[in-house]
Amino acid sequence: MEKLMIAGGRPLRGTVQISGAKNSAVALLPASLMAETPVLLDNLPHLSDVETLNDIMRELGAVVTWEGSEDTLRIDASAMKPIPMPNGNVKKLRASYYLMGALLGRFGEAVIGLPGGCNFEPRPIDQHIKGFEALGARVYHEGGAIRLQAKELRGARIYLDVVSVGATINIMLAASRAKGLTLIENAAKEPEIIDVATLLNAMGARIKGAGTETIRIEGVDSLHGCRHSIIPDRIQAGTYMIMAAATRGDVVVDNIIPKHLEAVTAKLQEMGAHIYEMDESIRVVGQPIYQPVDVKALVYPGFATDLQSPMTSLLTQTNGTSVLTDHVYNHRFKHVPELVRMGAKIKVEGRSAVIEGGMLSPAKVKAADLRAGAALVVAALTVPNGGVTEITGLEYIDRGYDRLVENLRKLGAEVWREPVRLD
Ligand SMILES: CC(=O)N[C@H]1[C@@H](OP(=O)(O)OP(=O)(O)OC[C@H]2O[C@@H](n3ccc(=O)[nH]c3=O)[C@H](O)[C@@H]2O)O[C@H](CO)[C@@H](O)[C@@H]1O
Ligand SMILES: C=C(OP(=O)(O)O)C(=O)O
Repeated sequence: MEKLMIAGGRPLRGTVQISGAKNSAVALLPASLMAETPVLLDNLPHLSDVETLNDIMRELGAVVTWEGSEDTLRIDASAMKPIPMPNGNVKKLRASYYLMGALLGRFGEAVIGLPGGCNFEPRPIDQHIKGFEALGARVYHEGGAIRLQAKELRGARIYLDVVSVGATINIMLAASRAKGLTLIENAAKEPEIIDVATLLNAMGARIKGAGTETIRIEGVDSLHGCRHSIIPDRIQAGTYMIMAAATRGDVVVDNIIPKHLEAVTAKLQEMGAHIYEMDESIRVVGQPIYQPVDVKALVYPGFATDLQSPMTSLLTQTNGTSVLTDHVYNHRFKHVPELVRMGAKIKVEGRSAVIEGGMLSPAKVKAADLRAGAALVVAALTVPNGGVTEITGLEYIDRGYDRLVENLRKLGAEVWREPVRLD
């Protein structure tokens, strides 16, 4: 086990290249299992969630190999079987729930353990189940697993009670192989949903409207292989933008789609940071003084809940009081007690954090989930005069930040990993 050591106080300067998106990758990998011939995925991020999914796909009988370029994966699921997976690796990540939609669509059956991953609050999957049932599947809860069975999936009109990224994608996967037309209404509009629809369409599916609140899926009899490049990770990109502002640095965040980051750009500008948008990059120039702002985390195109924790750390750097409210996950505040250990003045009131500006000091802190970990990294980078913060719980951070230490070092940060001594 390792911990992350960060000596703070250095403004980040330079260019950072953003990898493919985790939240796309973890859906595209299960989606590729629906193809009867090989799929090539380019721009895959190097993350523990991706490795875990690769192991699961191999356990299911798919042949998964990295190709010439180290970011391209070949998935040959031609000989795959819907082997029951009630336990094991599926419990390690949230997105293992996409195996339900993928296997149900291709084989008409699946047994998948309830997902693991970051549990910052209860994360139900009732809308996924409602969608599978509407398509004609029988759903059984067996201990900690879900068994799905369908003689034949039939298209249906499904109105989601809550706007859910996971349910939208899972229903899209299963419905791609249902007989007839499926309509998903009140669908999530995140860019990752468009990415999954793009892959499925390249595999022969007929999906229209991804990225809007109504998605139309005409089922097809089979899906085939193709080559697809994963969209850039807007959450990683947003985190580096926040780091650049927090350290009063000057960073070009490159290989991104700036439109995906409009909500972050607008908030950083409102605080006083200078932002320059190019075709595939955004330059953030930090300023000595920041205005407090109010932030509401919402579904896309609103400010992403996955960026609210790192944003909390940035808001400790203003000269006043900010209020950050999470409307997607109302209790996603596990980073707050750790930031308070670093001297932050933050109070959680209902689904809001009230953050008073002030200097942070080094401490030994623990990441309780992925973005809570990102919040601690942002905070540690702001600690003045080389004060060293120790962050444990790296297994969470490794779920979502490709080459974090390498990237931060290139930007001039003093950061390294050290073994945790168990004494
Ligand atoms: C792998 C992945 O892509 N993870 C992302 C995905 O998670 P995930 O897809 O799990 O999140 P959802 O969009 O489904 O959740 C949104 C809200 O709907 C609720 N809900 C969801 C499903 C359901 O069946 N019932 C229900 O009540 C959730 O509790 C939450 O309050 O979107 C979240 C919201 O942008 C992000 O934080 C996660 O990083
Ligand atoms: C919560 C997240 O991921 P997951 O849904 O995979 O746990 C995240 O990426 O911030």
